[in-house]
Amino acid sequence: MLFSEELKQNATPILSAIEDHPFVQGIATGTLPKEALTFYVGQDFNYLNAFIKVYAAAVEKCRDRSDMAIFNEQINFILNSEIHPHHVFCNVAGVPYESLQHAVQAPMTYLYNEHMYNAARTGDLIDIVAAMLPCPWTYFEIANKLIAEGKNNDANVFKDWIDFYGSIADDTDANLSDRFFALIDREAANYNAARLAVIERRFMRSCELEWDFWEQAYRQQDWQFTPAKNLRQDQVIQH
Ligand SMILES: Cc1ncc(C[n+]2csc(CCO)c2C)c(N)n1
Repeated sequence: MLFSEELKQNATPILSAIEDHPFVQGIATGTLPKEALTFYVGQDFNYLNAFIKVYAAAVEKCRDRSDMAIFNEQINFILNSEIHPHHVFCNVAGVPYESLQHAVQAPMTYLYNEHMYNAARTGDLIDIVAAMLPCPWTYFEIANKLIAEGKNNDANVFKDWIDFYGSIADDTDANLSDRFFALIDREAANYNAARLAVIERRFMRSCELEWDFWEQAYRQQDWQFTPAKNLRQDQVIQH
């Protein structure tokens, strides 16, 4: 079995839990509390800033320009296109996007960002891609399931969000997760079983952190004694 197939197979229960999560179900039905949407966007803006930096770290580990081009392209995609789904949530919530761009990391955002930075700091290219892959993979799976179920109908306020992450919109890179899985299979040939187990755990943890990220926003889970939302903008030191 290809290593990528093993990863997908082992992560299937987590993917199902994500698809069943009340936040994702709220996207399906077009009903989500304003507080969940704004918490998500604030944290996701922070998360995507970290994601861009981890892509930059991946460029540093590339051995050829065709790999570099993938990460370069994705940095552009996040900077210029990934703002659309955030706008969809902000419009539904009735909140200006700019007001959500200075959020300090809530606990799960901190954990997810640090998990990716750890792969960049202590791993090879394959470790970084394993930690990053659940992001495009789970969103692509979520959106295509919702499309298959006809949830991207005109009555759904989240139609554009679903189309963006699914295979419908023109400006999305629908095959990104396939390209990353192929890159992982190519690189996996250079590693022994013990090392592949570490790589697999990075992937599985990021899948789990994807579930945590939805849960955190749905329940607006903050630090208990040092809440992120009480910090002033000029006190924000985390990236
Ligand atoms: C927590 C979280 N996970 C996944 C995505 C979706 N996403 C973010 S970047 C990217 C691919 C860009 O290379 C995709 C699909 C998100 N927005 N937030």
